[in-house]
Amino acid sequence: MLDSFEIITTSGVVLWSRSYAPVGTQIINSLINDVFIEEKLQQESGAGSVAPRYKKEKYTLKWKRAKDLGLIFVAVYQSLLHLTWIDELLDNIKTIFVEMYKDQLKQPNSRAIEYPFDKYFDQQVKELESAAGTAVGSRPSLSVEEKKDTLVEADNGGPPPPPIPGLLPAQHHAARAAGNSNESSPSQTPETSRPVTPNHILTGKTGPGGRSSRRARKAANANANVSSGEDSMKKAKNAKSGAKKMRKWNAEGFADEDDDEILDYSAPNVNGSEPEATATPALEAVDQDSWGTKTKKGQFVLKDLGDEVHSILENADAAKSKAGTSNGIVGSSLGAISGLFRNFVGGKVLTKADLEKPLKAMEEHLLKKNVAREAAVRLCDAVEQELIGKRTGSFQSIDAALRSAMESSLRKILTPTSSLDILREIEAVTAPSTAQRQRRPYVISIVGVNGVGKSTNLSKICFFLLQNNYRVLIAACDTFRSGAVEQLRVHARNLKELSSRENVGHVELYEKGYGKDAANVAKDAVSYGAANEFDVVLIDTAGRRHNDQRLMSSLEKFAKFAQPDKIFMVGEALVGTDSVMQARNFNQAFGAGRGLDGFIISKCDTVGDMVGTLVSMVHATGIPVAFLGVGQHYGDLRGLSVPWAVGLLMK
Ligand SMILES: Nc1nc2c(ncn2[C@@H]2O[C@H](COP(=O)(O)OP(=O)(O)OP(=O)(O)O)[C@@H](O)[C@H]2O)c(=O)[nH]1
Repeated sequence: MLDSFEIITTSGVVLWSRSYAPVGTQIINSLINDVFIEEKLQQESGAGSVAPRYKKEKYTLKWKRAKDLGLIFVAVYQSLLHLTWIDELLDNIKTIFVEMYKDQLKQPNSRAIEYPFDKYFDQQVKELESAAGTAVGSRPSLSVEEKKDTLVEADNGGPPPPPIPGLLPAQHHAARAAGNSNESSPSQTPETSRPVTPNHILTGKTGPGGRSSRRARKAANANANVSSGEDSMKKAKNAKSGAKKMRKWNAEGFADEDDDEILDYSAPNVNGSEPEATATPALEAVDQDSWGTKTKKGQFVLKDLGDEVHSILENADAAKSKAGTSNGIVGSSLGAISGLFRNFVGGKVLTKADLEKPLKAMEEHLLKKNVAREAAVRLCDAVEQELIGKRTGSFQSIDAALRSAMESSLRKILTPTSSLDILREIEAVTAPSTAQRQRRPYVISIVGVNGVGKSTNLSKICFFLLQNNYRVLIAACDTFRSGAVEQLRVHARNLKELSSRENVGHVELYEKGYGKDAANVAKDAVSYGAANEFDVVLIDTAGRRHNDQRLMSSLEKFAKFAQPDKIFMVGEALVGTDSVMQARNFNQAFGAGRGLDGFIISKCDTVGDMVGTLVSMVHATGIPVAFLGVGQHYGDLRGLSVPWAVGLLMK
């Protein structure tokens, strides 16, 4: 889903905008500031027609410029999504807008003029979403010339415009006026209520046989042929029976033509009404192999972060050190420890004094890996206790003894003491033979402080469960933050599309808007899930500061009402010292006898080898890590590999 589109001047005046979801003003402001004013960020200039890109918070911004007019066309969407048609949208909108309004834009008061553009824009979005989603790879994309021609074809009584420019008649006049006349006395009001068209142009004819109308007709016919071709292809496909195939995407980002699904989820918008805020974009399929494997029993299990994520993190590392932002850590700080006692080799009985300096260096090393001080100190204390009085092995350096002791401590901490096999647990509750089957679905709730990635990782878990063919109900229980329900609605739509495309599982959203008591909504969602035979209910909750007594205390009621089988807390990999208090406070918030069941450590892809948060949270609570978030796509969820984590921490 596109979140917003703005046409702004290089001095920051918004000439026209379309918003589908609330986007803070700081997002566009940052783009203007960082890229255009201070030029402090290197623009990622795309090759050819690929638009440059800028990322801010959870958004990706792509833009095109009309330099001679001092305009910037900016599309804003969530980085989580792959919108394959944004570059084309930017190109088309730039062409159409400039063509329509170039004369007004050159006037001295151009900043104060209104630019009625909504319908043109909506038509383009609808067309491009539809083209990408319905696999019309062969739909002829009009050249810039053709687009211009169809704009001036308006008033000649010719055929209706082809779908790509898709302009309403009054707006064609406006376009023509903008392109052909210097007069400015308006006489006709387009539906958007702003008069922009000079009178005589409205009646001016180029004649039905004119060059522009011929071109427009040709384009219209071409499109008509495509749709009839599609129809017959669909009919042929419908006649065939057989299993639904996974949608494939070609190199240009269009869905493979050999596909019979229509993925146009945008509102028809025939009356020029606002498209639904939740219109689903064309989504890229996620290759199962990239994030999990199928077991012999047919279960889809997540990959853990072994070699694959190593490479993600190494890339992040490489990028960081290239940008000189690796927090000053160059190479491994363990080298310093080695240096301190390289001379002691074999058979040495270790004393407190021997270990003092090396352990200090080890503590520093752990801090640099983002382990909270409290955890680092305790770990070193425990290792000290273990090593004092021990004799190093023959030919074993103190370095090796310390490393080995610390590695085994870390391994012990990170290895869960009980199984966290969610799929097995869900299976146990949902198997048809289970008596509990009648009772309720398996309930997972996600908690955490604001902005850590609760909704995103809930959606990833949902996607994972869908791969296992479960019926999943997402419950929108953040009834507090404006925009939270809409955000989840978009995820639910996307997931629905991906799952129906792959013919796996089923997902629905349970929402009751804002202002309601979250515990009640959660309870009702679980009842709804039970009544409608959902296997799993995933409950999203409002983000809350872990030291906000009032908000934290409501979690007790929440747990009592929703009775979750699992409560997972999302913690950011980059959070640092605060992780300990976050973990403790959330763990204690659900009342006597009820704590957290696991952590989801999000944004692991952003920290390189500084994965110490894993250790801090687990160390503070004894609660295991259930999942790792490693990116902003639905397939970016992994299980924890303890050797991988220990390896990075001891690097
Ligand atoms: N790089 C990266 N970004 C992530 C990951 N998980 C979440 N994010 C991003 O983190 C930002 C916040 O994610 P949300 O899911 O909205 O966070 P939230 O906790 O639900 O936010 P609130 O509801 O406001 O408390 C978004 O930009 C996500 O795309 C991850 O594993 N890696």
